[in-house]
Amino acid sequence: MASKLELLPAVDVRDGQAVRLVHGESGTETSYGSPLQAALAWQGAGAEWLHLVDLDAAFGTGDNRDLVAEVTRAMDIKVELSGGIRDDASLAKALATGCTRVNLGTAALETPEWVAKVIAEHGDRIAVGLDVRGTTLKGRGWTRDGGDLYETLERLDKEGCARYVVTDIAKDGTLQGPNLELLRNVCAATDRPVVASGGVSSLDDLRAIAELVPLGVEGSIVGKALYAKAFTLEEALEAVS
Ligand SMILES: O=C(O)c1ccccc1NCC(=O)[C@H](O)[C@H](O)COP(=O)(O)O
Repeated sequence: MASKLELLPAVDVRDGQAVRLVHGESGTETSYGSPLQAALAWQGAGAEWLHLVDLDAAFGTGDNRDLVAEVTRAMDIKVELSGGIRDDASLAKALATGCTRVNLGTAALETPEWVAKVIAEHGDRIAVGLDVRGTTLKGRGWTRDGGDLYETLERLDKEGCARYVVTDIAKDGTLQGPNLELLRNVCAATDRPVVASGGVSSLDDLRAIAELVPLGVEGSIVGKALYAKAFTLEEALEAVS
């Protein structure tokens, strides 16, 4: 088990731009310019990871796959790719970017046999995103109900899933603080590492997530707080070191 919390600054891409959404809802975008520039800025500030999301692929409104591949290839750091990876073709393209791992969401809810197969084939390069409202999972860009969190977690654990990226959609992009209770509950239900996502607003939030490392929280994605300049990435890395 890692002793220090990993931080994954986020670059979410919509229509070729780095954006932030509120509750992951299409139409709530604030634009922050070039995804490559944003990613390079996080790398330059000392990030060891980048969380890179193709929102159009997640929503089914097109894709930014070539751009996402270009950004991934330009990085010297580890990249977690998310958004619309749902079949052999999209998975092959994502893995071919050289990313460290991919994050499957909708596929884990809609095509569980395929997900079990790719977990068996790719092991640690596959994470599953558990994106919830309450304890109901959401797929298709967080727009469609996809079953119960804990039932799905039990199934994925049995299939050998290596790690989970857990997002409370009600918190995502709101700067209202992470859902620590959800993270504790998920850690109690699985022995796999958990990456926290959604709602981080302050260095104290990151310190509170870091206190969950002994329970199984391995990392935290940070989006809006960095773009809103609530703190710098350097300060965040220092706070969890
Ligand atoms: O990750 C996805 O596939 C996704 C799909 C649809 C809407 C949003 C999606 N991801 C958003 C993120 O991963 C955010 O970058 C992350 O939760 C950061 O949240 P915050 O720190 O609250 O800005």
